[in-house]
Amino acid sequence: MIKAGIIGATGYAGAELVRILNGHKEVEIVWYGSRSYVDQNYADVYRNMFQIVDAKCMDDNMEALADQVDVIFTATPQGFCASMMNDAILSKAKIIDLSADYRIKDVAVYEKWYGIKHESPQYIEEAVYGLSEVNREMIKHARLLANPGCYTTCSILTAYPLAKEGVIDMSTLIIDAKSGTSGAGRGAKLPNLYCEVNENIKAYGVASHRHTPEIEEQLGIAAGEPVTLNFTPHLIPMNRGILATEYATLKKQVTYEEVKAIYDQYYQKETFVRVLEKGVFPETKWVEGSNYVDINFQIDPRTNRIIMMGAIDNLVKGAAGQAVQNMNLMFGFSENEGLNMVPMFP
Ligand SMILES: NC(=O)C1=CN([C@@H]2O[C@H](COP(=O)(O)OP(=O)(O)OC[C@H]3O[C@@H](n4cnc5c(N)ncnc54)[C@H](OP(=O)(O)O)[C@@H]3O)[C@@H](O)[C@H]2O)C=CC1
Ligand SMILES: CC(=O)N[C@@H](CCC(=O)OP(=O)(O)O)C(=O)O
Repeated sequence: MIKAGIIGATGYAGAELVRILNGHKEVEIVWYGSRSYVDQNYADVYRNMFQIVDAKCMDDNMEALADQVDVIFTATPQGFCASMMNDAILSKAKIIDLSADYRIKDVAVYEKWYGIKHESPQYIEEAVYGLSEVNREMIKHARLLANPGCYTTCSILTAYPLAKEGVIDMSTLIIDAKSGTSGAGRGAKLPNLYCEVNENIKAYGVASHRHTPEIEEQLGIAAGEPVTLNFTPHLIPMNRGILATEYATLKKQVTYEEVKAIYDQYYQKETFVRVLEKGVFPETKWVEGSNYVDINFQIDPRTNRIIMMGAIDNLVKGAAGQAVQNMNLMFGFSENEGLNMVPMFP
């Protein structure tokens, strides 16, 4: 049994960590970190945890927390984890950061896209990018884990096998993605009010969304060449879920069976990646509440393009679920421990 602390346990990603870790055989949560609810009952913040979590919210003192736990999850805004990190913390506990602080290797790129100064760039090199299916071996030995973003997890896993195998022309890749509003967190923001979101679909971050360089970096590593792409996110009126639709020109003529064989080569043995049957395309409802990524593709011979699609639950595989999957790898637990939630429907 290990001890875990969550800083940002009162946010949407943190609350999902609490929900998942409550069903984990090997973990006891000993610290429910918060900024606004210190000393209040956690179950008063999230009533779904009534009679399940009997603990008060603690503060966000990462130094003190590191003395008490084996693993710290930081489900906090960009910049928090980087501002707290030091050698002492890293020597005492493993860190799984759900923010973007250690995802991007070039600090200048991080500072440009996030508009903040990175306060501990000396740890970026050591951090392991926690896309579980891709970096499994490195994750096992990590002490500082950069958990990927929600759009990025969905976008990268959907295109990864074809980028890696050189099937698509990476300079033509366009990613069009839609997310439910929980992706924006629990904090009150005008664009996320009910009247602004309900019965409405809107693009945002057009040609400027901060997940763009993260996707470019990771697909660039896969393709073995620099990648520049268009990524356009949309906010849609639902709580959870991301659907990414990705378009790219094929480098050579390929059949459905050849492409399917490539996806199977990468994902057939993966517990959480489901490549769907021919002609069946991912829907967010079929993964909701679970750690699954559903993927499929369609070749369009008329345009010589391939259309790839992926769906995840942004709070699970896009955040807390993948963070727990990575924790399982880092501590040598069974990779799916605590993550056997069946998708909910409707
Ligand atoms: N929502 C999602 O789908 C995903 C989120 N992420 C990332 O996870 C992190 C958390 O996101 P999310 O849960 O959505 O955000 P929320 O706004 O819902 O929660 C933020 C959490 O951080 C705490 N907090 C706020 N400001 C500070 C601060 N200055 N210092 C310390 N703690 C602070 C809040 O405490 P309190 O409520 O007590 O004030 C709250 O617990 C972010 O980095 C986000 O980018 C990553 C992937 C997906
Ligand atoms: C709907 C919505 O607002 N989504 C968030 C993505 C949240 C996320 O993945 O956070 P990271 O910044 O840690 O990657 C956004 O577009 O900023």
